[in-house]
Amino acid sequence: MTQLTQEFEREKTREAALAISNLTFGYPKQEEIFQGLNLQIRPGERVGLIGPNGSGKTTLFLLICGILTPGSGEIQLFGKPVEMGEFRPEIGLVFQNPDDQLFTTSVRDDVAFGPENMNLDAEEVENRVRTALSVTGVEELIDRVPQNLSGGEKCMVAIASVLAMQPQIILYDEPTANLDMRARRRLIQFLQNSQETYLVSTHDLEVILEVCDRVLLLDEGHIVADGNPREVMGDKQLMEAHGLEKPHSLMPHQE
Ligand SMILES: Nc1ncnc2c1ncn2[C@@H]1O[C@H](COP(=O)(O)OP(=O)(O)OP(=O)(O)O)[C@@H](O)[C@H]1O
Repeated sequence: MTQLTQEFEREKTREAALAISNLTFGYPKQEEIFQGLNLQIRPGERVGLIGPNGSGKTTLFLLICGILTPGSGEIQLFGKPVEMGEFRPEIGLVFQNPDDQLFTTSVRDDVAFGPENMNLDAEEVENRVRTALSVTGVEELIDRVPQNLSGGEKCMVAIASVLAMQPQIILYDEPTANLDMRARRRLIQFLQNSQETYLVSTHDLEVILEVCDRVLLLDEGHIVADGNPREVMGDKQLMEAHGLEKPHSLMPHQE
């Protein structure tokens, strides 16, 4: 690499919302999942993450958030390295199962938890709780017990609890799993109007077509395709080679 190319690469990493270089990771006593993964996401990008079961999507999210530590390599958020266990309010993770995110006895307390940990004053915390619940369309649930909510309601409250920290980048892990058609449609509309940079990991490929401008296909820890969702997911051979199906809406009779 020439000096100029190196400087160009460094500049790109500094400007990226997320920059992953040479990432390796394996769970203890298991084969490595990632063996030198590289990825950059620019501010404002809406990226889908697809791949067969066990391809490493959730693991990648946990690494990006500093919940797991890489074997080697580096992950940077907005030019600053991620350190394991460090609280980084600029990133939010919406867990696949909302029950992992909601653990207090009121929706208000769950949504307030993040902002309170950012040492904001009470008025600002209340403002953030109200705004996050309003953006996700579930303001009326503020005094409810999270455990008694429906799956769709829990999902939106879990998203609100992340939005209350006003992250600049959000990772959504299987956000439409367990949602009925109406709740799924509401989530799609929410994502379409959302202002943050985001990554959505999902097996619901139609969602990617509706809410993402870029898609990554992950298999056995490698990004095997990276590009426009219609082009990548419209490639039947590529999709089938990695245990996936071309989405119905991209079938010839649907176009
Ligand atoms: N805590 C853990 N300890 C050991 N192995 C794990 C752990 N979590 C995940 N794995 C393994 O790591 C691999 C990647 O799992 P991961 O959950 O990241 O995949 P995924 O792409 O999110 O899968 P899915 O689409 O099924 O949700 C799998 O082989 C899985 O069995």
